[in-house]
Amino acid sequence: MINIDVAVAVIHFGDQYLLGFRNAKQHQGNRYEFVGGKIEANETAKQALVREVFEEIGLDIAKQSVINPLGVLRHHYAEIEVPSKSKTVCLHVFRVALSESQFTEFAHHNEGCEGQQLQWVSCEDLINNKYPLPDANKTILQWLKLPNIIAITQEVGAIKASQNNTDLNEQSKAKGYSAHRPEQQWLDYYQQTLPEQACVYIRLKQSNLAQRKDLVLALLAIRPDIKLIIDYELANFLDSDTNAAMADQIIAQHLTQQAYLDTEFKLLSDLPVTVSAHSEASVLQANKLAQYRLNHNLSPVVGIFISPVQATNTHPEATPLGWEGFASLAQDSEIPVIALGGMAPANIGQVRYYQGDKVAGIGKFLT
Ligand SMILES: Nc1nc2c([nH]c(=O)n2[C@H]2C[C@H](O)[C@@H](COP(=O)(O)OP(=O)(O)OP(=O)(O)O)O2)c(=O)[nH]1
Repeated sequence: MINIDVAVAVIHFGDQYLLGFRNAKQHQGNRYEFVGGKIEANETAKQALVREVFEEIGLDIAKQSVINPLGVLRHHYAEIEVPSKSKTVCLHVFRVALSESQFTEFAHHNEGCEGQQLQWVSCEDLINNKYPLPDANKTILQWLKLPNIIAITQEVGAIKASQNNTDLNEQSKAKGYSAHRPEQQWLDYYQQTLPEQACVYIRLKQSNLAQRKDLVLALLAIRPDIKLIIDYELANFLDSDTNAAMADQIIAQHLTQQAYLDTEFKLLSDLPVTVSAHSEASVLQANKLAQYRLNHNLSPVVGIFISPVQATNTHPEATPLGWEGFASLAQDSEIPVIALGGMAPANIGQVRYYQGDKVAGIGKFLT
């Protein structure tokens, strides 16, 4: 059995992503690929990444580009006819954001240094599988599908009437909530303040499942543009018809640190998974959960919220990790890292500098 470690560069400039094409003779040939290749002995994954990108497309990403880890995944390619050729690849995947001048210089290249075809494609086409990639890459596309900026809701009781602009929405009223009920205030508040196309983690620990279900369905009815992450208990509680009808809008189910201590923990819904972590032990446990789910062909773990990066009013009791502490946990993660705690959307650059990939928060993520 062959085991190889591969460095993979998800090179992009904004919404444009770079793909190469594997020639027919290569393993997983006649498919598109992210630029990359085998990690040599005595080389770190990042060193291999920089070398491979330079060898394959002549671009020096050590200068100007922002490189941050996306994740690590192991995938077994079985060769039924010649079992000795079966191999397990361990892909060390990095996001490589080009600078504007690199992109301007490189955008017209359509051939790599080895004569291979190169193509820039939109994020939307990429994540909607328009370009056939090696089988292992389906997990990378799921990672990329999770938006980079995530708003998190407050509990129903935390939204005060004064926070609302009391211009009540007719559709919410039609749902049967009285204007003075906290549920209505919560709906009005988020209807008005969530940015367009927002991705929102609905965190409602103090409401029961029936209440959470009503709120989620009512919010989706008045804000069909948004995407939601819901807690796994609610995902289990929604029947499969509701889940299917909402499949475009409910994009992931969330597990708290406590819930995934057992990696074989059964989830009824096949939505992709996000998890939270506050310590090295839980990051390592989340890695195990992610690999277990890959090995068993279950929906992947697509994001890990690591918190609190900085002090926050909503969790005054928690000790902040600080940027260095955050970076050290993020480096251990094999799942794209979402920074949480004292964050604003504008922190995304800093998050990536400190080895995270996405950013989440409560107050500063609203309009
Ligand atoms: N470069 C790259 N390789 C990928 C991707 N996804 C994926 O499963 N792989 C696999 C295919 C290969 O088995 C391995 C990459 O090795 P490579 O590009 O150095 O190797 P190669 O095809 O020349 O390999 P070989 O025939 O010499 O064994 O990783 C991807 O997006 N990019």
